[in-house]
Amino acid sequence: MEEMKKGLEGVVALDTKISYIDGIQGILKYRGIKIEDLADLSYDAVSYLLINGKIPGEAELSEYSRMLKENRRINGKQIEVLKEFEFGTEALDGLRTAISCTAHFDEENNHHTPDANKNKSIRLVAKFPTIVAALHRASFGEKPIEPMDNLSHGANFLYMLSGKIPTELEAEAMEKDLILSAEHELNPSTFALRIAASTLSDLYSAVICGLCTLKGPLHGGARKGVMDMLDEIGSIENVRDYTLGKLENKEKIMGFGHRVYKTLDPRARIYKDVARALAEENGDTYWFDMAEEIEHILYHEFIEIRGKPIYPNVDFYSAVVYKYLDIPAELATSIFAMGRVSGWIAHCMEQYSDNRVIRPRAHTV
Ligand SMILES: CC(=O)SCCNC(=O)CCNC(=O)[C@H](O)C(C)(C)COP(=O)(O)OP(=O)(O)OC[C@H]1O[C@@H](n2cnc3c(N)ncnc32)[C@H](O)[C@@H]1OP(=O)(O)O
Ligand SMILES: O=C([O-])CC(=O)C(=O)O
Repeated sequence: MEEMKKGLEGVVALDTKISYIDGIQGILKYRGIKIEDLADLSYDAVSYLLINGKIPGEAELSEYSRMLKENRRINGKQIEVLKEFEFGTEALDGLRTAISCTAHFDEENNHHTPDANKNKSIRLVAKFPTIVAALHRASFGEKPIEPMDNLSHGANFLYMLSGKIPTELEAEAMEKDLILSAEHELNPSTFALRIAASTLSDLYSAVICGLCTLKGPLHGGARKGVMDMLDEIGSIENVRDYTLGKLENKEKIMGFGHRVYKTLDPRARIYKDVARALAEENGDTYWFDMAEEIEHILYHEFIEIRGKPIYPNVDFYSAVVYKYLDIPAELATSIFAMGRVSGWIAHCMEQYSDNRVIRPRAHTV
């Protein structure tokens, strides 16, 4: 049997057309297009690109957006169920159950035809933000806010969360967040989802596998970890002691390091610009300055201790963006999932289209 690679590091498990990462040079492409060239598009366009394999033409985009808007609403029965959920520090627990519940209300849940999968994928992308916002409001006894059809995917989410129409910059920030979170090759949640899909399980079940795997603090849960860390540090003067203490105790600092990137994650650079712009618009650079100080100290201390630097990953400056958008930490993983669902669906379809059950071996000891 072949040598065991702990954590499957460096193991190539499948072919994909969906995304490409060069971890040495810090390059990320969705469907052959650099992330820097996608960040200014709409989430609808990027979702279409990921799932359908090409940038939509004007008519295709307008039809796709129309279908997403038409499917944003959730039914009254489902709202009643959501009200029963209680979650404390992690909204994803509620989201996981709510998506499972959405499957029960979807007549095509166990239909596996390409048309049924297409319909389900539109419903999933469209309803994720409505469910996340409704769950959040239900957690403090508030009714859900009806989606507003003239707002983009991201802006409508912010509106459904708070009832306020976001500023242009806030709307742009949310849209970029969903785009930057949408896809990342064979990350842990996507791999888990592809394993589920490889057994020919249905789209909802595969997405729930992705959600469950995204939750962990070493993956998507790190975004909440960063938000909690910023609160815990409390002031820029405490950054040095906090980070050095963590390194001395050999504890992980959330939002840093990556299995594939050995340089700055290209998404982190874009998020940093978005966080800076929001800080300036808010006239309050407190969170941004603290984050930059953490980045600076860790970079230099890591070189000192280990002879190589460590860089922020996608979860670091996204957490700062959420701070400026007034998003509570317990929603961070669910919002990550709102973006990632398009990538997950694309991978599910790719797996179905050329399937072989994923079943590696273990080395028995
Ligand atoms: C969306 C995403 O999933 S992005 C990643 C989000 N996760 C985080 O931000 C959590 C913090 N980071 C980590 O735990 C890791 O860097 C991971 C999980 C992202 C990558 O893990 P791996 O490739 O397995 O690297 P591994 O954890 O073995 O790290 C290698 C070494 O660097 C250290 N290291 C890695 N990341 C960090 C960190 N964030 N803080 C402190 N030390 C770190 C490890 O302790 C380890 O040290 P060792 O060789 O003495 O054991
Ligand atoms: O690729 C990974 O391992 C984690 C990651 O950055 C992501 O899922 O966006």
